[in-house]
Amino acid sequence: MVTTAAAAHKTRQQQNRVLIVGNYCHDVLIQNDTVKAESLGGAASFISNVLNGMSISCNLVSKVGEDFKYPVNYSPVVIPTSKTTVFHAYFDLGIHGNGHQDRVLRRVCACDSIRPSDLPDTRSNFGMAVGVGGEILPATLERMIESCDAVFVDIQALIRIFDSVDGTVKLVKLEETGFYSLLPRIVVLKASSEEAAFMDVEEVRKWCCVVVTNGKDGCKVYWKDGELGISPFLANQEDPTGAGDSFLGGFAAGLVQGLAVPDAALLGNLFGSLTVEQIGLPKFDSRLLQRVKDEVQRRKMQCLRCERSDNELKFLKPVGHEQFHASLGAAKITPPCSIQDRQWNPPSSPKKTEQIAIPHYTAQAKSLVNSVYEEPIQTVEGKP
Ligand SMILES: Nc1ncnc2c1ncn2[C@@H]1O[C@H](COP(=O)(O)OP(=O)(O)O)[C@@H](O)[C@H]1O
Ligand SMILES: O=P([O-])([O-])O[C@@H]1[C@@H](O)[C@H](O)[C@@H](O)[C@H](O)[C@@H]1O
Repeated sequence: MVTTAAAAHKTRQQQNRVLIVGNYCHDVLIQNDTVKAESLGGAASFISNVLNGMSISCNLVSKVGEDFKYPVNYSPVVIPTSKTTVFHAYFDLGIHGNGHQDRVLRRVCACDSIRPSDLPDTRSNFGMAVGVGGEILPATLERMIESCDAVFVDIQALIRIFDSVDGTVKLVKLEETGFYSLLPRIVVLKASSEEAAFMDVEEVRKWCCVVVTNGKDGCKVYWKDGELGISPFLANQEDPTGAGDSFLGGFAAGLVQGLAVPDAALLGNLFGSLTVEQIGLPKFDSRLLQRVKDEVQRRKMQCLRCERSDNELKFLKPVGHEQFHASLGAAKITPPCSIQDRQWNPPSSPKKTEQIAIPHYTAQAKSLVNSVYEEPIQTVEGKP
């Protein structure tokens, strides 16, 4: 028999969750007509990899076919009548060149869409709409908005279309999609600089926080009446695949743990930079992860001490932001442990995740970015 206390604990556990929605896929990386690597792909896999690394519990909804060939922490729904989504990524202009602008993506197989009825009945604190192959429908995003306190969206889930002959990924204008009217109800929209050209940032920033990532140059956060650039971390790029996904995973991990937006974006930049240093889905060194978790804890304590309830001061970097950047950078460059010591979370035995206190965002979702700020930042012309 389940006791009331146990039931309450279970409910808390169910509620303190990040819900990731998007299909896993098979990635094939091709250069000069040669297959260079094959890997588990899909934004959902990169994001859950980061959240697991940061010991944040999540729930994942993904669909694959019976041909799905990778072991994963979160079992997908297997659709007997469908094949797993497959992407071919062509890097013929040079993998070390100009980041994603050198990459031509082709969706050569598409698994089923994720429908509202595929989502769990339980509420989640954070929802992440992170499709890659057009699997998220407007109705699915709407259902996520209804059942999550705050929803983060990767624009690639909304604006991709696929050539009917060879599956080449093309982008359409955000305002031409069925998702546009939902934007005022989401909290964060993340786009790469290439994707940002397909939306009117000046318009969308009035409704939600817009984060535009820019490869080795870091990212920029836009809000209604302010914007701020967030410094990158140095990286030796091997493969840009998944950088944007890992960025979003790190950003979400920061917000989930109560960091202010500029600090959370630093965590996003850190995980983006770690991801480009490896081919395919990255394996994070366990000691590096511990150092990053320690820095995040320290930062949380520091910000608690200097917290102000002054909601007028939005979009200002918290005191000590630059120091936090330096500390994370140091955590990254501290010599890694030996290869034998490297810990890859074995997908078949999920790492135990700790329960963390996630702020309740239902009422305050839109004040997510009104945290502790001090340094003034550039504001938009003509705005306060
Ligand atoms: N070469 C790089 N060096 C350091 N950081 C990088 C590099 N490439 C990407 N990143 C980090 O990853 C984030 C996402 O990368 P980006 O290429 O903009 O996204 P996407 O993969 O969606 O195109 C960047 O904002 C940055 O923080
Ligand atoms: O590199 P990135 O843009 O962050 O994200 C990638 C997607 O664009 C791609 O469709 C998918 O096959 C990769 O596994 C990865 O999810």
